[in-house]
Amino acid sequence: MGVNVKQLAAEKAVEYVMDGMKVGLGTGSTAYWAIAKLGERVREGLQVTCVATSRASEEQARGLGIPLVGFGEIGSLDLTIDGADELDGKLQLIKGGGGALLREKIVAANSTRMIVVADESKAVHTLGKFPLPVEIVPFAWEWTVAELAKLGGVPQLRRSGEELYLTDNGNYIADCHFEVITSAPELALALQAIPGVVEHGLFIGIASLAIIGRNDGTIDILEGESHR
Ligand SMILES: O=C[C@H](O)[C@H](O)[C@H](O)COP(=O)(O)O
Repeated sequence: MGVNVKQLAAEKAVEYVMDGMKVGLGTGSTAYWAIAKLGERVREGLQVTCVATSRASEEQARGLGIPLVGFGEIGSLDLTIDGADELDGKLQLIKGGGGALLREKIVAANSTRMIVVADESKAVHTLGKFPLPVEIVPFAWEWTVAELAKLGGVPQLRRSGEELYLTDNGNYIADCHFEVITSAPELALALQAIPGVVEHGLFIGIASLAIIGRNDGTIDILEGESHR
């Protein structure tokens, strides 16, 4: 049986969780394994208080008996562990493939440390092959999508079967196909300037460490240039 590289990376990240910490729980198939491992440690007596970044992660954590609070009850966190759709050598990330980017960014930006966990397929030289998720309000979405198109990526409104996909916050996602993002900070500024954009999936200067699981069963740990 092959190694589960997502699990490998996620479980390594959980070693950074110490007793008494306030922890942000990410979303997705890699973060899933971090929550599962944290559940094990909680069963063994680890004391933590956690905030979930999606309904799915909240349900998983609740089922494992992990103590959860609303973000407003604590306001800041010691550590967030989350996955990514792409990460580069500066630990700039694309996130939001699972639609949870807004809550993920709020939680990660308010954490002293964010550890990103991923399998080696997510590590890229230049961001952009993975379509950049942008959360937009449903009001006047046609206009917002047209503005997004002016930035050079090809936006496509995300669907869920016949319906438009709705985030946990009741918004739409436009997946913007750039192929190559030459400057993530410049693109981030341009996206933020469009009325109707709630948040975008570029995480810049937020991740402080990346734990990457390799197919041969080894792990790479990269330090980032987090501003915190
Ligand atoms: O919205 C979803 C999140 O940003 C995920 O962390 C990201 O899509 C990576 O997910 P996965 O670990 O399933 O590839």
